[in-house]
Parts: sequence; C-alpha cells; structure tokens
Amino acid sequence: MIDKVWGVDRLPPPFATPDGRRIGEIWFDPPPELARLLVKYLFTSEKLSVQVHPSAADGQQGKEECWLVISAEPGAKLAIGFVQPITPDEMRAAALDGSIEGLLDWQDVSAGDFIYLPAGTVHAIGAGLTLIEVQQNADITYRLFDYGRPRELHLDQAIAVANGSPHDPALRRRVSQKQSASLVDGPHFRLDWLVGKPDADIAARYNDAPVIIIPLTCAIEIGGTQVAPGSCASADRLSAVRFAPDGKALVAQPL
Ligand SMILES: O=P(O)(O)OC[C@H]1O[C@](O)(CO)[C@@H](O)[C@@H]1O
Repeated sequence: MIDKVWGVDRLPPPFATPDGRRIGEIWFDPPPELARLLVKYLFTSEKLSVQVHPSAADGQQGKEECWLVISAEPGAKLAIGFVQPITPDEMRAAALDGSIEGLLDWQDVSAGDFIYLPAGTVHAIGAGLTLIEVQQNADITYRLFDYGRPRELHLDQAIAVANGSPHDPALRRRVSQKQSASLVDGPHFRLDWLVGKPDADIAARYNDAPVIIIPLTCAIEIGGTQVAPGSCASADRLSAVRFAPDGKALVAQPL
C-alpha cells in the first residue's frame, strides 16, 4: 500500500485501511515470469498531478498504462490528452502558470469506463475515483503541474516525451456487464475483460503462457486456492484458473 497526498483516508470495501494512513495505491508486485506487468488499484480524494510517462522510443523504460473505472463519485473526471493541439513551448508556459489543467480534455467517467494511454499522453486523474491500472512495470512519472503541492516537477523531461495532441477516442470504451471483450492487444501487453469463463477465442490468444488475473465480483480458484475480489493472482496458464459462471474479472499477459 502506498500513501499519497491525493489518496483516501478510508478505503472502500473489501479493502481495510491501516490506521492513520492516506492510501493512494495498492500495488500487486508480479512474479518474475510476469515482471513486465504491474497491476495497481488507485483511490483518489484529490486530483493527481498533470503528468506524462515516457516510452521505450524515448530511450527510457516505457510506461504505457490503462485504467478500468471501478467506482466513481458523481462528477468524477479523468483528463486525457489536450482538447486542442499544443506546442512544446505552449505546454511549458501552461505548466508554469497552471493553465495546463484547463487545456486537458476532462471527461466525466463512471464504473465500466476503460481508457488506454499510450506513453506520451498527458493526463491527470480526478478526485472521487477507484481505478484498476494495468501498466508496463516502470515507475517513471514526469509531473508538469501539481496544483501548488510541494512535490517535485519534471518539466524538461516531461516536455521532451509529451505528446501535445488530443487522445485518440478509439482508445476508450465501456465494458459490458454481459459479455467478455478484448481491451488491449499489444504492443506491450494484452488485457481482456471476462464475464464468466473465457471463451475459445480468448483461451487461444492467451495460449499456455502465464497470466495475471484480477477477480472483480466473485472469487476465482487457482490450484485449489481461492482468490477474492480486491486481490490479484498469477497462474501458469489461463486454463489453470476456475471462474464463477457470471463473475467479472480481468486477465492480462505481457507480450
Ligand atoms: O505523481 P502523482 O500525482 O503521485 O501520480 C503518480 C501516479 O500516477 C499514475 O501514473 C497514474 O496515472 C500512477 O501509476 C502513479 O503511481
């Protein structure tokens, strides 16, 4: 569990809040065979920084990420990309005077919204949200603006890797309560939304390679061990996991 200035004093069920902590993130460290993927829960009571992550093409460890909204208070928002294209110089000036917040594309979100963020996408997460984040396992965040909070900014690094464009709407969707769906299929990992047992197409794509499973509404079973919602587990292969008939879960695999 990671304390964050923007975290929550009381975690939602099924999580228990340690006394006196303000938890923003729960990380599920992967086993060595899945080391390129990191799963986190994020809990927000304030906005996160306006930030960006680099890609491997920037000569750094890349961090592409995606979010599934688990719960959202009314009016909760995510900011993804810019409303209008912006130059690096304009981005720098807007980060320095704080107007960058208003140049981002803030959108209302609710449970079931899913968004993929290529590295270089300037973004911010609003207050009142619980998200699952699945990401390349790199802890590199360059902050452009932090609402005056006394945390370090990384303007030069951020502007060097940031994309000053709007986010591609094709990278956003809503998951169905009735049907499984492929949410991400490369380049760095695949991620599927599962309703019940994976169908033949999903099973074929995941093949016999190790997977990460995130149960959301019902426990899953791996080798006789129950894994409850709020947790995360790995398995040698997807066929080793038993799913509840209508249970919702996420399955991921590095590529
Ligand atoms: O710099 P902040 O505001 O604490 O945000 C960092 C967090 O933001 C995220 O990149 C989500 O966008 C997390 O993976 C990361 O831990």
